[in-house]
Amino acid sequence: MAYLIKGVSILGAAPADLFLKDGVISDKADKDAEIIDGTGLVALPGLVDVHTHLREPGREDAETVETGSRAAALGGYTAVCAMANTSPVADTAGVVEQVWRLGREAGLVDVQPIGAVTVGLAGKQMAELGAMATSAANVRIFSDDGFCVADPKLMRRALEYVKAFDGVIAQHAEEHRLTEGAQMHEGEVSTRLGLTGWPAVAEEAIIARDVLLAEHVGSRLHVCHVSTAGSVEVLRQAKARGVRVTAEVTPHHLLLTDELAAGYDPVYKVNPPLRTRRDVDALRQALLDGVIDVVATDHAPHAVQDKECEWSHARPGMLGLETALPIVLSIFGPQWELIADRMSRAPARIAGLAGHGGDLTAGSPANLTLVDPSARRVVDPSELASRSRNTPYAGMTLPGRIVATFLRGEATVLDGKAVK
Ligand SMILES: NC(=O)N[C@@H](CC(=O)O)C(=O)O
Repeated sequence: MAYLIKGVSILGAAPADLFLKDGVISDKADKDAEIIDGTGLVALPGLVDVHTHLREPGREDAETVETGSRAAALGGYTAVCAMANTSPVADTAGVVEQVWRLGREAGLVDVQPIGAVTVGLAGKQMAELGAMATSAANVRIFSDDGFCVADPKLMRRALEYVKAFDGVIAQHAEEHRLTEGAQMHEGEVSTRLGLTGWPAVAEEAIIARDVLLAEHVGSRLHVCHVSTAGSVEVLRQAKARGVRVTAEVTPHHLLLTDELAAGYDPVYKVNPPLRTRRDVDALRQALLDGVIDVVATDHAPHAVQDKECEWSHARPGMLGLETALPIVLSIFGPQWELIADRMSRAPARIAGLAGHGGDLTAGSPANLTLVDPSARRVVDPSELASRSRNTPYAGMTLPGRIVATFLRGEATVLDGKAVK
């Protein structure tokens, strides 16, 4: 299939025609090309998410590789990295290959499995990292996300191990001894509500330890869902020293605060918890500065019974894929170079996904998305492609409609609708 996208603005530049043919951006039009009116639209390299929960295998009632892939494509993504906290856990070559194969079958985005660091995410014994790396799934990111790799010796060994194939350990930074029974951010609001708090230092202490370990070993560390101003300072110092550390922030930590817990609506329960306005401001600045490298969704679908219940019993996590770009646009405005870097190029680099995060010049793979920045949309949970409904943005009016997404030149989304 060939496309001619007429009069589209590439990353905010003056309108031009964009040709897609045989899976790549072409420098000339194909006479049989399907024409898309690009007036008023902005073309971005396809977004890449380094942190997505697809729930398959095990919790297909909350999401499947296919429904999550569709949500991703509708959100402008062409690649997502699927977290390992499935059931069974993605801690063997067999499970990561299964997820990878399901992603290929769905064919809506590239699904790149993340492998667990430890067997069963139990934090005791290192998983078969090498077998996962050399499997068909070609795993490069390893994470126990949902749990912290708490044992420093195990963390050190894992960092050493992945160095051989330029892998990266993505850490869920949470000192569990400091978060036992925690329900929300520890601060003024938790005191008022009488809920057990998750202190900022529980995140910051692990990041501080891990950047020192990564420095010692000379290996790559990636920090998942950074949520505090103090974490930003630890990362800033580590980066200034040349430590090989990258970090992500979620759209919800860039927008929402712990005040939202006051209504006890579990849709706002998430791990790490929503923090304070001061933290939100520091995270925004860190993303602008590049101290935080990427926006990652931490798309965490949960079934109704796991979310629509008492706060203390609800699972932590929020949907993210279909709203990430609109949220980022609502905060930062049309800073297309920033958005392309933090949501496509940098995540593609971290995940080692060649072919994604490109520059939309002739010859490069046609992985891209078209956005209408002037359109606004009210978030309606019933319209989401995700199998779950736990979006914290229901009823909010957000800018930026994703009009089309192309994976290797094939449309996965057209006119704002999934093609399959
Ligand atoms: N981020 C979340 O709130 N939830 C994650 C795992 C986790 O990090 O707790 C999930 O898998 O649901």
